[in-house]
Formats: sequence, C-alpha cells, structure tokens
Amino acid sequence: RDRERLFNFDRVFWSVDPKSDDFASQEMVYGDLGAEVLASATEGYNACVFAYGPTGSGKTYTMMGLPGDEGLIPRICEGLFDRMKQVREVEFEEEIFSFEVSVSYFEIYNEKVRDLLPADDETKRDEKCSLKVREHPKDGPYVQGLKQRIVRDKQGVQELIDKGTENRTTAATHMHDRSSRSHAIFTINFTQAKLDEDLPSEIVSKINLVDLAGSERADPTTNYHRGRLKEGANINKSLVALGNVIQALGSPQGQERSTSVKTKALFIPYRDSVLTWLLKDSLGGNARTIMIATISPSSLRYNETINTLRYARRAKNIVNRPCVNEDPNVSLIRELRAEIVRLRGMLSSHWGSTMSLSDSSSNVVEKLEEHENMVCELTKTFFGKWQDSQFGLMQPLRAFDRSQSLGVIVDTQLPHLLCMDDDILSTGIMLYYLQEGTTSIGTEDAALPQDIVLSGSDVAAEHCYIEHDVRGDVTLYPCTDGAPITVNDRDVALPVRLSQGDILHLGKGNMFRFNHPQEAAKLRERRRVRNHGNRAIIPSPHTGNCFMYFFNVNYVHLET
Ligand SMILES: Nc1ncnc2c1ncn2[C@@H]1O[C@H](COP(=O)(O)OP(=O)(O)OP(=O)(O)O)[C@@H](O)[C@H]1O
Repeated sequence: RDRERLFNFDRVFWSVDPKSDDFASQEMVYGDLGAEVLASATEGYNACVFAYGPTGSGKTYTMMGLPGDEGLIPRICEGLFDRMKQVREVEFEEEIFSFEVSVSYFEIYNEKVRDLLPADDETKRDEKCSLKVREHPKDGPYVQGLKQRIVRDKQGVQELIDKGTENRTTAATHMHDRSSRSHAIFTINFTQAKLDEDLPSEIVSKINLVDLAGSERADPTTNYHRGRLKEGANINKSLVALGNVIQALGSPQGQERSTSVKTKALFIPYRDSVLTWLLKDSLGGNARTIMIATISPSSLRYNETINTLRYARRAKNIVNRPCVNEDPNVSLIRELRAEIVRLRGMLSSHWGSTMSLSDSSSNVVEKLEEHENMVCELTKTFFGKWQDSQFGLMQPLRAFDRSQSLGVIVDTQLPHLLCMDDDILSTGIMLYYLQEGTTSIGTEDAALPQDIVLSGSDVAAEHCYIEHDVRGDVTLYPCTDGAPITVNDRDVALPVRLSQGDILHLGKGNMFRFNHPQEAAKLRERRRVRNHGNRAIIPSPHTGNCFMYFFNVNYVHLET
C-alpha cells in the first residue's frame, strides 16, 4: 500500500478544498481545457472532451457544473458566442464573417439513443422513442432523426442545456442521489462563413462534449433490482468497449496506423457499443480530443482511482488525425487560383524573352483558359449554394454590421414558403425552398419520406405536393381527399397555381406565405415603370374606378 505509482498526464487539477492555494476552480479548468476546445473550433477542427471516472467523482460537475459554478459545457458555449461577438466587432472590417451554432443533446441508456431535447411544441421529450444510429459513407456515424436546434445566444443554449439535463436518466446510488445512469453527449456544430477577397469559404467544426456514466462495477453484495442491474451491465459493456477501442488505438500498431498510410488497416472494434460507434471520429479520427479522468481523493476508493488512471494512461497513447473541415470546392478554387498565377507568370516570362508564341506557350494559354473557366464555374456553384442553402449566414450580418439596422435579408431567387406560426410563443423563423421539381408535404407517417414534414391532427400523411416547373410556374396539387388546404382563405381541392404573396393554410395550425422572388421582381418593375411615367389621370368613361396612365411616349397602362 505504500508503493508509489507514477502516472504522467498533461495537466492535473486539484479541486478538493476551495481554501487551498492550488485549488483548481471551474474557471481555471475552462481556462486550460475550454480555451483549447475553442481554439480548435475556430480553426475549423473537430473537438471532443469526455469525462471518465467512477460514480460521484465529479464528471457531471466538471462538464455541466452547478448554477453559478458552471462547468465546461456552458462555458464553452458562452465562449463561442463571445468569440463571435468579438470577431464581428473587431475583425469585421477586414473580412466579412458570419456564424451559425446548432446543438443536439442525447443520451445512450441501455444501448439505446434517446433525444434529450424536446420538440418545440413539447414540454418534455418522448420517453419511449429511441433513435437509430446509421453510418454515412463520408460523414461517418450519426443519429438518425436527432433534433438539431439553432441557437443564437447564451440564454438560448442555456435553456436547452437545462431542458436536456432535466430529461437525463439519473438515479440514487450508493454514492449520491442524482447519479447519471446514461452517457450524455452534447454536440455543438459551429459553422463559420467568410468572404475573403471575394472568395467565399465555409468551415465547420463539431464539438462533442461527453459526460459518461460512472465506471464502477456492480457491487455483488448489494441487492439491486432488475432494472438497476441491467443498467449497470450496459454501462460496463460500453465502457469495456471504450477501453478496448482505446487499447487498440493506443497499441503500437494503432499508433503506427495514425502516421503511416502504408500500414495494413488495424481492426478497431468501434461497433461493439453505441458509445464507441458514435465517438468513432473523436477516438483516433478527425478530432482533437481531451479525456478528463475524475478521481476521488478518498483512500476508500483506491481501486477505482488506480483503474481510472490506468484507463487514462492508455488513452494518452492514441494519436488522432485532425484536419480542417473546409468545403472541398473552396480548396479546389484556391488551388486553381494558385495554378493560374503560376501559369500567368510562365507566360509573361516567355513573352518577355522571345516575343512569339511557341507550341508550348499556346498549351499554357489553353490550360490557363481551362482553369479560369473552372474557377468561374465553381465560384458560381458555391455562390448558388451559399445564397440558397446558407440563408441566414451572410445576409443578416450585412444588415446587422454594415448598416446597424436590425434586420435579416433572405436574398434568394428560389420560390419559397415562409412559415407564419400563429403560436404566440413561437420565436423561430422557418423557410422552405421549393427547388425545381416536386416538393412533397405531409407527416412523418407517410409511406415515403416527405420533403416538408408538418404536424397537426388534421394534416394528412401525404397532404399535398408543389411542382416548380422549368418555366418558373409553381402549382400546388392536393393529394388526399378532404385534407384541409386553403389559398387566400379559399378551399382548394384541385391543382392551383401559386402567386407571389399567397397565404396558404395546410391543416389548421400550418400557415405559410408563398414568395416567388422572380415574379415579385417583375411586379416591382411594372410598378416602378407605372410610378415613374408622366401620368395623366383620365376618368373612366364607364365607371369611376378606371384610370388611364400615359407614359412618356409609347407606354399605356390600363389599371382597373
Ligand atoms: N470538484 C468539486 N467541487 C464541488 N463539488 C463537487 C466536485 N466534484 C463533485 N462534486 C459534487 O459531488 C457530487 C457528485 O458529483 P457528480 O455528479 O459530478 O459525479 P459523477 O462523477 O458525475 O457521478 P455519476 O457517475 O454517478 O453521475 C455532486 O453533488 C457534485 O456537485
């Protein structure tokens, strides 16, 4: 028992006695670890922090903290918003920046994934609903159907944290009465958009903040009821799986795998548990990861402490391969631009020396033209995507920061439905683009997934669809007899062509305004011509409300 055991870690925090000189406060822990996470996120790297340790050793305290003594998660969120504010105020003049933060919060309980965030119209989440984990060939494992909530400020994110934490599965254990019985993962998706010398760029960073369930083994002398025993078995199973992944990645072959491309692929058992599957990228993949091992100072917990320290020592051997998550089109544009500069240089030196075009220089000219066309096409595609799918990124900033006016401009040429929620408590704005082709509208129960999913007892599974044809005409087609649809308060049972400004009701609770920017532009132009003409008002010979307008020489517009 007197034997000294030495472990080597990057940092050690002592937070037992607040009066002691070397007491590590939550602020200090954030200053060290949180700052690292923030730096990674702003550079466009994925980051992950996970807290591992026995029950009651301070995992939840470190990650979430207490009211007034917040832990890493609320502080990192606050830090992100402070950073955005600072960038907008200080760096905005040089480059145009914009940001988007969305969060999700779920738990893994008995190997099942449950969303901890309630839907907008729920006060509590659906207890029974468990979500499926799927793997995208490029983006890796993800939770299907998990709610992603866009947050705009510290208060908004704190509300979601509080709601989610309230929903987390906890129980009284021999250590304390609110022991976490599940692994909780709070994810922040941080998107930064900027316009740098006319080149738009977008980097995305995913921050996984994980509070694991306690790592203690079930005590054989304690009389557990069945549910508690099953919980314990599942917690152990996933933590053993995590240990195996850490062991494999930390082994010499695992480390080599991270540095050498040639090494034969080493099998890492990520799929042995939902936890390791979902944290695949954070463990030995594309993320900068921090593991916090929490331990108790009590000698009674010697065994748990030594096990935790051994676990952490193994994790220290893992080598990750983080890279900046940038839109591939932007990096291609950048490379092509560099190549164009090089080719131009070649050409000018060639012309300078011989004053004539040889075969090789005409090849260079051809290549140069090809590259310039490609850059032009790629930039156009990127701008199109930017304007249509990144709504809310650039335009609000221009409105906020350039003119100081408080407004959001959605500048798109695509027809769209703007959701007009009549719930007085609703604060979000929803906009659905109507791409060329068909947009189906219905509920989650429809046989085929619907493009726009609505809720409400009177919304049919396949309520209607909207056709946007090549000429730009937009037509609404009812799909189910009796499904309530009105356009400008008129009941609709047959296909109806939509016009700029139409008000749609799809079921009682779903109201939309239809906007058709191109049609609106034509109408605006007509109005402009009408208002700027030299007009003479001639009373109608038949009724009092018919006017004739004369425009300069050759325009006559009749309005009734
Ligand atoms: N450094 C600390 N300073 C003050 N209080 C702490 C500290 N660490 C833990 N606590 C308190 O000890 C109790 C247990 O801590 P916590 O819930 O964070 O443990 P845990 O490791 O998450 O446990 P479990 O695995 O059972 O969820 C809580 O009341 C918490 O506020």
